[in-house]
Amino acid sequence: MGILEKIAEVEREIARTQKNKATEYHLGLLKAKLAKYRQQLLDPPGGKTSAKGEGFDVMKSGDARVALIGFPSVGKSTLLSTLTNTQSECAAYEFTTLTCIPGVIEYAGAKIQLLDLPGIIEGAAQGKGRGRQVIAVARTSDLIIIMLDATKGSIQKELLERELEAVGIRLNREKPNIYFKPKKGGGISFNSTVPLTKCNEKMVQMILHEYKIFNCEVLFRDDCTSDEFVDVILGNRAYIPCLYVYNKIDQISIEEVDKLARQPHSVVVSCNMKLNLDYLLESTWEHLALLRIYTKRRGEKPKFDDPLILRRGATCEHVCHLIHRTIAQSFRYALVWGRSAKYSPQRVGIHHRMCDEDVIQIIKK
Ligand SMILES: Nc1nc2c(ncn2[C@@H]2O[C@H](COP(=O)(O)OP(=O)(O)OP(=O)(O)O)[C@@H](O)[C@H]2O)c(=O)[nH]1
Ligand SMILES: [K+]
Ligand SMILES: [Mg+2]
Repeated sequence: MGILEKIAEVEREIARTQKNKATEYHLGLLKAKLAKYRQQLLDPPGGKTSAKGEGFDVMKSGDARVALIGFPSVGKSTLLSTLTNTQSECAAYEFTTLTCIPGVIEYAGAKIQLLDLPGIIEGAAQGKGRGRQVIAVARTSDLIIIMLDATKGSIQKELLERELEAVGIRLNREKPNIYFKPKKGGGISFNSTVPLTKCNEKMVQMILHEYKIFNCEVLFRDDCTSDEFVDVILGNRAYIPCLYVYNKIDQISIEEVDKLARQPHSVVVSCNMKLNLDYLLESTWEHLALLRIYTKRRGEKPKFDDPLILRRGATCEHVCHLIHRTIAQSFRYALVWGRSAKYSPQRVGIHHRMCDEDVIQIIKK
């Protein structure tokens, strides 16, 4: 029997047991058992845990995935239970949530998968608690919501950023614009298209030496730092947008709320009092940067109530693939109305980049 099943069984037995003088001892024992299992789940014996972990292998579904990351008891489960039809257990004690609980937000015609996760603590990157599993889920997400307790200042934010940074997650940052190509021979060729103020050729040579790379091509297309160059060499970095959500603003002064709300990528809410949740949804949508594309058939109105949902940067080709696997092969041209079009409509090729709320009619061969 897995540890989650054991926990569920004990919880069921506690629920079944009537509370009175005679059962006091029995209940106490059950609760102790529960605490032990929870502890085992958080800190497995031997300190080794697989990256995935029991209860974390939730299927991706919908148009985008958002992960809720935060310290214990900041209100992650309260948020999931408020915004979606899924109920995730909420309670005043820490580590109430032990696995990954998915819910669905429907917004602007898109289905967004929201994942409630166990609280993480300092040292999560080294495998403390269920940190490693939580971080593995965060890596697979299109947006990370870092949920913070508004009453606790900025300390939680800094610690969490450090934990995510330590495992190669880069929040709200673009992939560094550096071309890097390892080669079989020919030494190191270094070039840049802009003046470099934060890094130089010598530094690059030293870094490459450290990584035992002796043959490669490097081209800085931006004024990047040496850290960014290392990120490019390692290659396994995840560049993920992030929204900081300060919860429990019902507990702080209006001046403090105002200060938090003015920080970049930040939203202030109260899940319990349902304050500002509409704006949270709006900001989530903006940070996901999804595109709504309305298809239309010749002589008919666009399907405004049933958009295709695509990622920023999507082209006509992506639209084709979303409609049907084979359409791209028979694509002749498309007519596009909207912000990506110069005229209404513009006749475009398959590599045309789409904008949010464009209308498209595909003409086949
Ligand atoms: N004052 C206040 N309390 C809140 C708010 N939202 C949630 N809480 C309380 O915070 C406590 C923790 O809520 P949870 O949703 O269980 O927190 P969590 O982040 O999921 O916690 P773990 O699963 O243990 O990591 C509960 O007692 C909630 O009632 C809020 O907006 N204001
Ligand atoms: K809790
Ligand atoms: Mg929870």
